[in-house]
Amino acid sequence: MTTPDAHRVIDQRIDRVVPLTTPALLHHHLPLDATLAEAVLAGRRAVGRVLDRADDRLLVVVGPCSVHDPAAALEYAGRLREVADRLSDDLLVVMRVYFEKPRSTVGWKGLINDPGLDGSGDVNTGLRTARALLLDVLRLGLPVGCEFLDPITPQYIADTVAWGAIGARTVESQVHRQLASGLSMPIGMKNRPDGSISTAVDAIRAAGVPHVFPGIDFSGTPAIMHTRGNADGHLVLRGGGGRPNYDAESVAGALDLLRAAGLPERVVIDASHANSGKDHRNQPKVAADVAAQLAAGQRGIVGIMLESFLQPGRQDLDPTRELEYGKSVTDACLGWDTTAQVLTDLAAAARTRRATLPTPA
Ligand SMILES: O=C[C@H](O)[C@H](O)COP(=O)(O)O
Ligand SMILES: C=C(OP(=O)(O)O)C(=O)O
Repeated sequence: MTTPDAHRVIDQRIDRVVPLTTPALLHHHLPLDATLAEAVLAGRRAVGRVLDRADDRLLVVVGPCSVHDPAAALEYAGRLREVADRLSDDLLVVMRVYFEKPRSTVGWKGLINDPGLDGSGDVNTGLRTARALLLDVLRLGLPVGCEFLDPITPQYIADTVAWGAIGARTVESQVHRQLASGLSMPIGMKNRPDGSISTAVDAIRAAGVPHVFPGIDFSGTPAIMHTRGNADGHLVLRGGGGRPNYDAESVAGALDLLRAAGLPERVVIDASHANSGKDHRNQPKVAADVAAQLAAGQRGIVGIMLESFLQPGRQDLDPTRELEYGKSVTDACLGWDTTAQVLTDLAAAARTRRATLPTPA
């Protein structure tokens, strides 16, 4: 029992507390069935094999900067599935299905936090909507990738995810490194917004070992989590500090840092964010440079990330205007036609790289 005096000091800046559903209850209503569980496991294994270069395809994490309209995201998934199938000899396509947005200052924090897009913060609906879409995307036959931002959310959705990211703004956070050490899928660590790569390398090392920290268990009960460490951590180069870092020299420098840290020499290039100057029209240029590096035999590049949606560009969330269908409300995205062309070009580059590799004995 708290004392009346305690009530004068606790939660002085909490306006309202609303009960949150539990992971177990959400899974009960939206279960991952045996077929989908197999698909997630197969997706994680496939990503792991590309990261370990046991599979010489290129990992491509592609999809909207954020999901704000599940119907549009599902239409996108349907189109992506067709291209992913067509290019599956050369590309391992994972759809970006991002529900948690880290903000530089303030802004919409994503569909889990605010599914009404109006600041009403109905997290229970957000979690339900997010999980339902994740299952729908899996049913279409695509592996899913997302960023883990809030340390509570993985228990609600992580069973559907084949590839995860710790973002540029949280890669230095002990909380996120601990979280990554216990996540069941490979985790990409973004370089910091100021361009620091060594911070992400430190994150890979930190997440690679066991940790003990407070969390919640599947029933939603506070629990002490003892993790095993995540051996599938890898670096994601997203540019920063006003400079891109996707070029051959930057990639070589990043691989040197990884080698010096005793980590596998592998990077994923994020074609968006500071590598594109947040201008979606630059993403094909980044992808073309990456394709040229692949074609020249660069094996250290194991993947690429593209921000892409049905329509090119972005729009502001404006309560006085109807939103344009299939257009990002966070960072500007490639439109669908350009995306399909970029993927086709990347597949050709992955094929050319294969031809430069020694034939297995
Ligand atoms: O990927 C999305 C954004 O780059 C990220 O959430 C930061 O956005 P902001 O700088 O507009 O807050
Ligand atoms: C926020 C993102 O990226 P970064 O952390 O690199 O800014 C993102 O990929 O949505």
